Amino acid sequence: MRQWLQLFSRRRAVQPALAVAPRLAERPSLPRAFCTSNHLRAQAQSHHTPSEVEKRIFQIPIERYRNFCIVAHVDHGKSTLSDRLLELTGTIQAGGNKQVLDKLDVERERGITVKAQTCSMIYNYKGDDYLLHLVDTPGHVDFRAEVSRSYVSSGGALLLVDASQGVQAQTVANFYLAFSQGLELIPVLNKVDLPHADTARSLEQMKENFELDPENAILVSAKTGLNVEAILPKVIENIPAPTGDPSKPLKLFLIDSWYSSFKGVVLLVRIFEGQIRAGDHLVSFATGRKYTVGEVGIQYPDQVPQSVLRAGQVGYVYFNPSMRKTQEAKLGDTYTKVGFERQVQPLPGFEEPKPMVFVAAFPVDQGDFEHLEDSINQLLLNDRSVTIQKEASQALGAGFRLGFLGTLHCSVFEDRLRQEHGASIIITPPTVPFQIKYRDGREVTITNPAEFPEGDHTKRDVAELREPYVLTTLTFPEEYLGRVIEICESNRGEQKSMEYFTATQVILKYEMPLAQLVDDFFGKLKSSTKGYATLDYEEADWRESNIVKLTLLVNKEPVDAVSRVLHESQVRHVGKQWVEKFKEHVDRQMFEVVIQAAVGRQVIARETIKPFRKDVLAKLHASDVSRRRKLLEKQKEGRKKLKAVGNVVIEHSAFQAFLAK
Ligand SMILES: Nc1nc2c(ncn2[C@@H]2O[C@H](COP(=O)(O)OP(=O)(O)OP(=O)(O)O)[C@@H](O)[C@H]2O)c(=O)[nH]1
Repeated sequence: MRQWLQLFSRRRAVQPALAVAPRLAERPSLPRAFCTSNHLRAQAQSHHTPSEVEKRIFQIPIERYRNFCIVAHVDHGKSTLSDRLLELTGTIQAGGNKQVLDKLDVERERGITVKAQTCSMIYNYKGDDYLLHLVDTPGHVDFRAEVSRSYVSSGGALLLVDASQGVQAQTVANFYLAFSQGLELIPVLNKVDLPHADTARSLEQMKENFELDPENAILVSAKTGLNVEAILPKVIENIPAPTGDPSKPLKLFLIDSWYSSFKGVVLLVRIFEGQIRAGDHLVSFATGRKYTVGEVGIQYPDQVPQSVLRAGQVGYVYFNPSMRKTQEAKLGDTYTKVGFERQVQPLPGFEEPKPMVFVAAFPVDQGDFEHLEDSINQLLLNDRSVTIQKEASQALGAGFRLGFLGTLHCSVFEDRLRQEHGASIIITPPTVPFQIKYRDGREVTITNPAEFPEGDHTKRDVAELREPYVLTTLTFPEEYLGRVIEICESNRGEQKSMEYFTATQVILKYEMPLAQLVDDFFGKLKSSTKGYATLDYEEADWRESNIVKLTLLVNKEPVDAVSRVLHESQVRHVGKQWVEKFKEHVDRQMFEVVIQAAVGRQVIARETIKPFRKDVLAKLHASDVSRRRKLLEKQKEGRKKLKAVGNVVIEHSAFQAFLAK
């Protein structure tokens, strides 16, 4: 699973639009936090009492605040190192690998960070207390928006590299992102306890790739705690403090929000100027709505209430009465106190990333529609990057079309839906958006095959069809080179460059359609490299393409939930696969069933299911009343699970099996 996830990383060019930070010293520190009501409780508890924490924080001037994050490739040890730092500062009690900041079930199970997490710490250095603010960011680039927001928010970062793996694709990608935002970087080499750790080579790579002096690198084992104490003094000495004036009118920036069933929407905020207390009246620049502050506090790692949050600090805010809808909390919004609107200049917000991978989800039993809707809405409260639209399929009934930032994002959401809500759902394979340029000048982006222009007349109106391309970066051992090139070429890839990272590690860059990438490209790559390849990608552009809509027909009736927009070159292969696979899952009927795959009126592939006669009741003796009744009831129950496509009755499970990967 871990290898699979490693392959499943993705890079998207999501640029934060927060163009504040004219100088590094003035850079806003905007870490992100995330909690769900049920998973909020971190396992470990702080050593310090809340009043002790508040008293100490109150004494710390802004010059002794430090906001930083950890930049690393997937699995290089960010969450483990965060645990050690929290222990070292007495924020949590020592002992075991807790992954305190990985709060979601899916994060703990998969061992990946999905949401950026934040925690304040108090660290005594040379007799003075410092208020540190750490963000553990996700390594997977599907969650790139989280990462960039964390980077924008910090004054510096630990550049963490696993000494047994060296610099990897994500280290490079995340380094450039952090570097471009002017973060002060502190090189840290982790996992030096591993017998196959190659410290010298990793340091050399850090120098070659990032021009970071090996002399400055800190060699640690986050797992055993070896030398971790050397990190925080460097953070204090090298990372600049945030700036801000507590006596100015309040300028509060909304970094993140999540939903608590007890207190409504919780806001994670960074105070740029001024200070905030319970009872203050705030106004949002984005919505104009007014709120009264109910409580303010810090994440330590649980919420610890404070009487005041001051300029330079990052903390949480609840309103009273509470904010009920997460949509009201617009990430990147600025708030000030009522009456000061004219004196405060709002900060530029964040650019929201656009979804690029879409699936449709239907409840197995239509009676569960409302439950599925509730489940999805519950998850959306804490992940607003997912888009949702109602969808109706003739075969599968009412459902939803969901949009995600990437395939991992999609698969994580699906897992969370199943884990947290036990929903039994049918999910269609992922698709990507397509652009249609009409002759009359209209340009439309479609995310649902049902919107694809059909019929010769409509097609005559179309001037151009376009699909999204991505630039992929593949890193793998040299011995798999031939096989990897073969896979890329057969997925309509165009080679852009090939270089050797080390004597045996190849870095290959290919441009390819995103549609190919979401079509189990990772799976194919993984199986042909014994799981050794890593893959990263970023959006390239939209290109003109010969795309068509392939439809599955059952006795001439289209099965809408199965139709797909794809490149002409794939039509025969996919069409043949479809009819063969669908045939396997459809029971015989009283009449002949013809299954076809077609593009418009052109049939690409065909299979036939011979008729079958079975009259169960006829075989029973007339006096066998109770068995007869039982059979009729069973049939009635069974009918609930049936779907009709034209006159053909199909078991729900047939769709499930057909649409399963
Ligand atoms: N031997 C050894 N293992 C480590 C060390 N640090 C972390 N690990 C292990 O490496 C694996 C990944 O660690 P995480 O802390 O989850 O990595 P991460 O970078 O947070 O992962 P993502 O959040 O998914 O990007 C876990 O199994 C850790 O126990 C170390 O110093 N030595």
